[in-house]
Amino acid sequence: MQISAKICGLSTPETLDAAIDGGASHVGFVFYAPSPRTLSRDRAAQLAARVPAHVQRVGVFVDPDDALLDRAIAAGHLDVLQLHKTPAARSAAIKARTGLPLWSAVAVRTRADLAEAANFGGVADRILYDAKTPPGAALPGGMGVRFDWSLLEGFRHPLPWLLSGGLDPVNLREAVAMTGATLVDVSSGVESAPGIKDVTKIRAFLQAVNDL
Ligand SMILES: O=C(O)c1ccccc1N[C@@H]1O[C@H](COP(=O)(O)O)[C@@H](O)[C@H]1O
Repeated sequence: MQISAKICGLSTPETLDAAIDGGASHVGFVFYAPSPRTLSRDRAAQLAARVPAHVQRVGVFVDPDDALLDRAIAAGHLDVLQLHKTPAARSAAIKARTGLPLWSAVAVRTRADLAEAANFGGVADRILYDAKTPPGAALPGGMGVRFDWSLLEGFRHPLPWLLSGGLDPVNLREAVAMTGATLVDVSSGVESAPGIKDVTKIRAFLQAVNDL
């Protein structure tokens, strides 16, 4: 089975190039001010221009308003919108307005959390299963937190999906074996510090994907 990878939270040309050269199918640009990975419009435009046509640019948002979406889509030439903490009705409005594919994040800690995925039927193009971050955490994602992957074993997915939350070059094989994911997403696991991507770790993660 061919496994694809998204490297998220890229903010420099060097680390973006490492993701592209290593074979990432998707690169993620964060548009959320509290995140250490958030991009200015100028930086987003600079990075977007380096991305070849076979790699998709994913914009990461937390319940964004229309003005932010418009600025980010224009600057980052986004192909996909990844929405965290964005209710299904608002997501539907965003999809109607932008016409772009949506990935809706479902934050998982317990089996009951998986039921939320069904709310995005007819709205999301993919569900992004991510770990629920602790109460009071600064961010709803991008904190290197993983969930119990066995929760996805035997789960009847209502939509296409991808796996994220605490992945890294070492645990990737176990995560894919347990969940059957064919698309994986990493941010913290390829960083040397929050918001600082590491070229060596990006290469190691993508090599691990290729070795599966
Ligand atoms: O990366 C961020 O700063 C971020 C901010 C707000 C929402 C989501 C964010 N990142 C996404 O979180 C998951 C998991 O990341 P990690 O590998 O556990 O660090 C991933 O989909 C990122 O795109």
